[in-house]
Amino acid sequence: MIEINKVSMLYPGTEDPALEELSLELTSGEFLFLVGPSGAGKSTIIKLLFRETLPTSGQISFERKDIAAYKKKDILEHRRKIGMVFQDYKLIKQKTVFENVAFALEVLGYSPKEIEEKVPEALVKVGLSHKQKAFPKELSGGEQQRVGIARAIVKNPDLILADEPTGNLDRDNALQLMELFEKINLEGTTIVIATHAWDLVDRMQKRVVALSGGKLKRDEKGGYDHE
Ligand SMILES: Nc1ncnc2c1ncn2[C@@H]1O[C@H](COP(=O)(O)OP(=O)(O)OP(=O)(O)O)[C@@H](O)[C@H]1O
Repeated sequence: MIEINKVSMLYPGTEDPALEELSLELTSGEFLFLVGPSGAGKSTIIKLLFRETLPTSGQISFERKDIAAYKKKDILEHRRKIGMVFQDYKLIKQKTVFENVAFALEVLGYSPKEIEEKVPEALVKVGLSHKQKAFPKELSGGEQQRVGIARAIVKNPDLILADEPTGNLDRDNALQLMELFEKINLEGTTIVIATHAWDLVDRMQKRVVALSGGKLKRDEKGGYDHE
């Protein structure tokens, strides 16, 4: 599904590369954790995969297409296939739970009829049907992040990219959220999660890609590796 080939990233005005000749392959249906200390390059990989930014050198292919060669419409098409989940949820305060999830479809041009069908389905999957009329401030952190997940899955994406999704949650909520990601993954969606939550990584026993200073340090199924 994704091939990262010798990708380096040097942000303008910085001396050390955020990523250095990084190569990684990701097969459709995988569940992958990106781990490593602060500044290791995890968020940079997420941004590159969303095609929010382009690498300084190297190539990234998505479904065998070089994403640097995309035209504007290809970029939109690419992002349509990806659901993003953020540490701070990024919900719209003035919109209800239903409206927040619906908004993800409105911007993609879905019809009101499709929206009426798909939003309740997504809310059932995250267990929040009963909160559809609530506003974000009336929800707990865990519930808000589940709205974030409903918003990501409502467009039936091929891939979910999550940057520190449990960063603002307590342990129980964080674990529930990981189990929700696991359920979504079992239904076929590929998942990439950048995280510092070593205890959850240990518990989930998925593929772990460990970075350090922009370089690949380890890539194997298992726990966080506390060396
Ligand atoms: N927009 C930017 N401009 C300049 N430097 C940046 C920018 N974004 C990231 N960097 C630098 O690139 C390196 C990698 O950052 P990145 O955010 O990818 O790391 P990370 O592993 O996600 O860290 P964290 O766990 O703290 O979120 C860091 O040295 C960071 O300072």
